Amino acid sequence: MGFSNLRFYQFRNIANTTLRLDSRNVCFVGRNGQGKTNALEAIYLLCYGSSFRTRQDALLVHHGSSEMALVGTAEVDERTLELDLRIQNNRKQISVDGNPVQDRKEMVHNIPCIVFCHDDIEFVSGAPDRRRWFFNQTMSMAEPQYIDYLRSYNRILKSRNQTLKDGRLDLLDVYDSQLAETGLIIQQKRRQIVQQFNLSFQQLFREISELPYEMTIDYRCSWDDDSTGTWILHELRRRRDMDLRLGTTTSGPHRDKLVFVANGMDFTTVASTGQLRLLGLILRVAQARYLADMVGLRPILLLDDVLLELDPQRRKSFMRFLPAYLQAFYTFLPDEEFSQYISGDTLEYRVQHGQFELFQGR
Ligand SMILES: Nc1ncnc2c1ncn2[C@@H]1O[C@H](COP(=O)(O)OP(=O)(O)OP(=O)(O)O)[C@@H](O)[C@H]1O
Repeated sequence: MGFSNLRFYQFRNIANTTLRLDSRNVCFVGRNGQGKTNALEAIYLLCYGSSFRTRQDALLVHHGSSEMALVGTAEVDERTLELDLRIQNNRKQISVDGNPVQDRKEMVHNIPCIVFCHDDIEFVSGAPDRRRWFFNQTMSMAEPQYIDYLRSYNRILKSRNQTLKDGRLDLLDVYDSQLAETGLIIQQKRRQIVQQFNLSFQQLFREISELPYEMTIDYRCSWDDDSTGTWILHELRRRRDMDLRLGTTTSGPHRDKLVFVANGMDFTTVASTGQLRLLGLILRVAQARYLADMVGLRPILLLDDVLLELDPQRRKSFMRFLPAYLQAFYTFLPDEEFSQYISGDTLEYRVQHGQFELFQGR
């Protein structure tokens, strides 16, 4: 069933209220800037404890207020979860079933949740770090231990960079071996996930886009493809002078590249904006399917204004290839033709100035 209700208190522009959400499909319909995406963000926050739009918690609190709260009940896999997230005096506190969450990592497997939005195009045509981010996210959702590897890699990298800036040559050997050890694990995990991901991604791309391309995601790791710890140490030492000169570490997983290769070409150099956007959405479909397979739970889908930017044929295939989901939340503009997404038990809310009204006109 997913979420059955959600209480909003001083959250963004949404009026203090409790919404019933007890349907497999829920639509939020309203003009621009009324609070539809804010509602999707609230669901995501309760699933993962963080927003998909911002890392600044202060932005979540209603302007002029010093506190906010979101409280929801969700049924997942025959369990009922009471989720509570609040911010008071700039401190965020999260609890699940009354138990405080110490680390958001604990929430990763409670309710898998995938968001589809305009910004997904960034994973395709944005800077390389956006693609790394996407695969880090996918990997972390499937295997929370990966979060520990990433955190520890980033910590070591930061210390090594500081050491380079300070010119502390005596410490570099220690950081090099730590970086090599953790970086190698990340590289292996990335190679694995890209390989597995490609299996369904290639087929999804073919079926949804109907473009005459053989598409693959090519993982180009910064260190040698089948590097060993010894090779990496040698490489770090070889680059040491340059790293010292630049005051930064110039090789390692933080420099990895992921390239969409279509018929041997980098797809981003030949694709139209519409095709790039579609590829971004296909990536999310592949992510949702991958996650459903790995975690064994049906995900919650948040579809923010994405369907109507696809042509009718693409829209149909897109919907057909979504994984079996627990619950889906859609946003639509009022004048869009969205009735085909509404079935007998769909909850349809009209959203205006942060007020949500259940529409019972159909
Ligand atoms: N902390 C906040 N306090 C009060 N209002 C806020 C806060 N953060 C955002 N808003 C308001 O929320 C509105 C944006 O809502 P939202 O992003 O949900 O739009 P939307 O309905 O999804 O529209 P669109 O279709 O344009 O994306 C804006 O009017 C913005 O000023």
